Amino acid sequence: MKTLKIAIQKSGRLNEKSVELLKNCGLNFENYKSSLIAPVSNFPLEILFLRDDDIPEYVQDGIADLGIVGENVIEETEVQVKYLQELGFGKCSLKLAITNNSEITDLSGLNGKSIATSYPVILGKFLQKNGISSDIRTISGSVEIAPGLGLSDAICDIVSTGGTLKSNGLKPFADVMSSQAILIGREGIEQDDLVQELIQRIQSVLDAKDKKYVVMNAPKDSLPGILELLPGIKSPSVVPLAEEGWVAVHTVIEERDFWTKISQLRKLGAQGILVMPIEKICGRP
Ligand SMILES: Nc1ncnc2c1ncn2[C@@H]1O[C@H](COP(=O)(O)OP(=O)(O)OP(=O)(O)O)[C@@H](O)[C@H]1O
Ligand SMILES: O=P(O)(O)OC[C@H]1O[C@H](OP(=O)(O)OP(=O)(O)O)[C@H](O)[C@@H]1O
Ligand SMILES: [Mg+2]
Repeated sequence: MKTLKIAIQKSGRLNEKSVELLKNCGLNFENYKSSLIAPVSNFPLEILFLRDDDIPEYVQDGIADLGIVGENVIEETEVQVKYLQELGFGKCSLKLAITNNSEITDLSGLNGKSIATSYPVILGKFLQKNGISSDIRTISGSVEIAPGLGLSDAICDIVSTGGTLKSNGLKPFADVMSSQAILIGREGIEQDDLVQELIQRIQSVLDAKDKKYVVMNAPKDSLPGILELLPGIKSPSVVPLAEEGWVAVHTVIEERDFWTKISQLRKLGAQGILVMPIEKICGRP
């Protein structure tokens, strides 16, 4: 039987969440990074631990069948790979930023100025699209210190909380792209049965994220109001209780709706409301 290979980041921002996702898919493997390759004992899969910059090309060239990497890195490497699934972590933006005291007020102010970045391809395309001609200075890291050192007038780098910009006396100025971790595959690999199974497992973990299983007892009379509040995945299950005139309602709600819905349910007479985490939701309609 053939064995698939998936490349994930060896260490850094995406490593922990990538490992967690694969483990939540029921895959058993040792996270022993020193060997850089870990066999999965209960699925025909090997995990390769790589620098994130190398992952898109490894996948394009078929050295790995699949990879988990930031959209920013995929776009920068300009590879031909298939986007199989957005993974919802590693969310960040690529932004242009200028010093707090900069005289630049709009994009055209970047004409003739220098911009330091680790993303020359993405930035180059963005500037061209906007008809701006700047001097792109490519550096491999610590981009935020470039203006302070007199290396550039502006920067283009990854921003999440904005803390790094702030502590280097910079302010965001324009959005270049937003990014998150993506499951990519080499062209055509999505037809493979094992890949389809893995994608389904990943989707069932992602679908369960941010959702709760809720069970409550309620007077039968308040059911119409309760059902209106709780659409559920298809519709809630309603089970009669031994006590006449009462039912148990089972359903799934979004974590973000939790507190508002619970207080409304209580007003409708719901009691003994149990809220439980969900590990996986399988069988997308
Ligand atoms: N502050 C952040 N918040 C959220 N996601 C981020 C943040 N910084 C980076 N990312 C995402 O995580 C990816 C990996 O970031 P990291 O800083 O670990 O990269 P790296 O230093 O290039 O790692 P490597 O050693 O693998 O080359 C980035 O390409 C981006 O998609
Ligand atoms: O907006 P913030 O929340 O401050 O995040 C942005 C910073 O995060 C990333 O660096 P990271 O901390 O991963 O270090 P690295 O550049 O050395 O990889 C990125 O390169 C920014 O510098
Ligand atoms: Mg890197």
